[in-house]
Amino acid sequence: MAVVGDLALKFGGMIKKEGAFDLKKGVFGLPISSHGVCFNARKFRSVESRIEVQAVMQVGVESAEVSNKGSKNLEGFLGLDVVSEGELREKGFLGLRKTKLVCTIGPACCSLDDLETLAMGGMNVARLNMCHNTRDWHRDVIRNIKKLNEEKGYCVSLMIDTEGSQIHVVDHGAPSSVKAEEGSIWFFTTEKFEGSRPFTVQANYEGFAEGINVGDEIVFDGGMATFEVVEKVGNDLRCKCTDPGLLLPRAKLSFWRDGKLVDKNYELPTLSTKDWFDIEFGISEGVDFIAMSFVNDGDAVTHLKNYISTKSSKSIKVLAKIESLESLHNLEEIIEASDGIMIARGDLGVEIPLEQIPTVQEKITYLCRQLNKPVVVASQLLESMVEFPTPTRAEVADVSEAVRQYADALMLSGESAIGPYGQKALSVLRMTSSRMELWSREEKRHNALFQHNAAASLTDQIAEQICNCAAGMANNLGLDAIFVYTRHGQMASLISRNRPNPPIFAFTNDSSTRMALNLQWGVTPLLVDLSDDMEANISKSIDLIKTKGLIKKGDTVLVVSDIVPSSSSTTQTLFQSIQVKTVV
Ligand SMILES: Nc1ncnc2c1ncn2[C@@H]1O[C@H](COP(=O)(O)OP(=O)(O)O)[C@@H](O)[C@H]1O
Ligand SMILES: C=C(OP(=O)(O)O)C(=O)O
Ligand SMILES: [K+]
Ligand SMILES: [Mg+2]
Repeated sequence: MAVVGDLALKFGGMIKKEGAFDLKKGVFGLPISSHGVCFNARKFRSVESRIEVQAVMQVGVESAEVSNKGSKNLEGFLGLDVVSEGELREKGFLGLRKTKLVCTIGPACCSLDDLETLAMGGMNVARLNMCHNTRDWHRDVIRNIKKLNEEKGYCVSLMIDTEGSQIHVVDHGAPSSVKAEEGSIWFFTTEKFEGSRPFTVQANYEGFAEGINVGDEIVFDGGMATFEVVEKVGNDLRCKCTDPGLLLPRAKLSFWRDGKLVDKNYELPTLSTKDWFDIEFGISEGVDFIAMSFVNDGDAVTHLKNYISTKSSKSIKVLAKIESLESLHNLEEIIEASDGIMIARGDLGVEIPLEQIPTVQEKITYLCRQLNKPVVVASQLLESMVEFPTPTRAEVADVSEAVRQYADALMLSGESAIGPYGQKALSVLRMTSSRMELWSREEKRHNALFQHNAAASLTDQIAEQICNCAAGMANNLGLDAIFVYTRHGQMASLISRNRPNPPIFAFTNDSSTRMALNLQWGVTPLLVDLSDDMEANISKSIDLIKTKGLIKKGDTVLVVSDIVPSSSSTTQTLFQSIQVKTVV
């Protein structure tokens, strides 16, 4: 390799640049041959703890010496899941779906066979909503999914979703719903009773009527039915139905005054006692994600993350669910504090007018990408499929819009948990997202990211700039795939953030990193052994993929790594590189 560019950046309070290469602008200004590009950044800590960064740009015509040698020993050890492998064989690199799919598991899809069919159908993450069913039931599902992963080579991550505290109607079991007629008078109470009483609604929260005045409105499930408070009777309320509709079991109650939400859910703790038990359960079962319902601020997320880090040896990611009015006021701090976001449109639609959901969704999706946190769009994507075998045109348009916005993942709720057409719903998500991804690529609809620096430290900023460059290079050079070597997933995630055209194969030796990356746009995570010898890692993994017949002569791969080799006590070396390899 011939060295053609040199750069030295010195950081001692002020940034000084030397040489022909500007780190911020990236590597595009340089004459890059189509064969080999290598970018190294080294960091030294001097005695006065000044940090000096030296970056060397190398451009050459080296090709990867890829051969089948040693392949016999390596056969079978490619840590690629069976579904991605099949998809890759069938559709090639560019055919790999980028948008990840989450399925809520419920009675309609909980047998080992059902779970395997969902896994085959592209489920990346299985979600268990702890509002429903018993812990034993959830444990069986978790163990079955782990069994499929271990014994059959799937890679399905596990997410539990807390119940959270929310004011809702107590579920008496049957009947499943009651109709409220216009003008009828109903009694809202927290008195506990068995079975159901005519014209009586039992609320779950003792303080539900505190601060509520005569004339205020109570809305069921964001608009299913509306009542006006006509009288306060001790802790209870007498109300008149002003907008008739169905009262469903566990219907959510929201309170309105002069067209504005009276945010009573805010009085309740984000995590209830039951939620803490469910979290203990999730930790002991080794789930990969905990989705936290009704998050109102960043502190609640930080608190849970700190708790998990004292309790769990493996890393468990915390997703904050944006589903309250309050969370929208504290959006940025919540995203910063969390490992990812779920746009929980179900409950969000109870707290804000429905017509605001699309713009709020677009805003959250974009902000998550800027701050480099994965985002899941959830609820009612294919709601009609809970009953019918085909989606409405409007639902397909909604799914496509979330994909066009570059959400990391889409989620099924009742469609998979209780609907008879869960498999079909999953295939609608799969096909609709693949179609929209292809269109966005072909039409070059790049929704460019306003380059907000997600990183704080210099080391992280270097990683971020390298990943931005890598994604740009992969697109501009029309490469087939991006290989990234990462222990904690940071580099893979930063590349994904740029939403590049080629698929990102993330090689990691940490199984929780692999399971977490399952939620990230365009990333196919692989579990491999990684050594400090980066060149050996690279040639070993290319060998492996070639052995499997998944990569062929002439394919070009962009290779990015951030593996930090063990360092001596006085000098720390950070080796980060971008290389383009052509398979020979
Ligand atoms: N583990 C489960 N056991 C039984 N039913 C479930 C389970 N998970 C989900 N469901 C059913 O699927 C529906 C949709 O799921 P979801 O949207 O997650 O819950 P919710 O409607 O409570 O917000 C639920 O209302 C419930 O009827
Ligand atoms: C995903 C959501 O949360 P849950 O299904 O737990 O109510 C939602 O409200 O959209
Ligand atoms: K929940
Ligand atoms: Mg919710």
